Amino acid sequence: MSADLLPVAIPTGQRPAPIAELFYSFQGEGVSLGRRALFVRFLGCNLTCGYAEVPTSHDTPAQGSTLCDTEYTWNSTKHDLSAGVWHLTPQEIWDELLQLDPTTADPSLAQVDLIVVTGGEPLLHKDAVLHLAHQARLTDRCVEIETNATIKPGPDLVAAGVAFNAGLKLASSAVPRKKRIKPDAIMEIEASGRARWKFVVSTLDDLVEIAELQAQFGLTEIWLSPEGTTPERVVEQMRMAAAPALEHGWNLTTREHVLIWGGQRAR
Ligand SMILES: Nc1nc2[nH]cc(C(=O)O)c2c(=O)[nH]1
Ligand code: SF4
Ligand SMILES: [Mg+2]
Repeated sequence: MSADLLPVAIPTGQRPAPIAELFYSFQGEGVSLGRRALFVRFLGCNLTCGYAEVPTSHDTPAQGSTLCDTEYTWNSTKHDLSAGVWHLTPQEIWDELLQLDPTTADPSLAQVDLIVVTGGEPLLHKDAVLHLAHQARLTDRCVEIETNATIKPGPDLVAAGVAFNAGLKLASSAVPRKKRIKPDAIMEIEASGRARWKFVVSTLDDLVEIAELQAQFGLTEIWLSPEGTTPERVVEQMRMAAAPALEHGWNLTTREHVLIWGGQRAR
């Protein structure tokens, strides 16, 4: 075999990862609400919010009141996961993100200084996330990882200075507790000192469970996030959650992108 036919070894950190969406918007939830951000949405999730198990057909009924709002990243019974997906190396993801930052075309504009990494579950693609975290740091940008907090991020990612918008799932997701509550991952994320625990609330029972999890794991910073993919539903859930949030010492975010654009994708 001549040298130019030898298979090229791809360095572990540069394996392509499946990307569902790259977009430029406002961070719609949590501590950075309203800040302009560049978003990366990875394909794939290790949970099945709304269902107790992986659905077996497109009409498998949901069993939980908190349904995943991005089923197109993992539910192959309802969506063609290969449609519109890109397989990009971590460096290619970074290059595409920079193209979305308007300062690239017009340096007189302020740089977008926040990268939001989401999914699916982005920590299933740790090498890619770590590369983005390093590139972000080199360019003075912050990174927020929207994770379900079931996978340990590992020391490299913690040392890279990222923040975790850690969305622990509750019984209302229908996912069995032993799949959605992973004590080792929760403790590692809390110990990073950059965890914001974000709970999607759809019922008053959710609030009881949040208080129990807070006490069990010593969660320091809690955010309630209203369940809903319409502005009306988001406002209704915020009204339900507001008084209990103030009473328990919890923060309450809205979902700004839903208020502006409803349930549209890549917003
Ligand atoms: N604008 C906007 N903000 C977001 N914050 C977290 C998001 C997510 O889907 O994880 C999200 C999203 O999908 N859009
Ligand atoms: S963890 Fe997030 S992406 Fe995964 S199923 Fe639940 S809501 Fe959907
Ligand atoms: Mg979302």
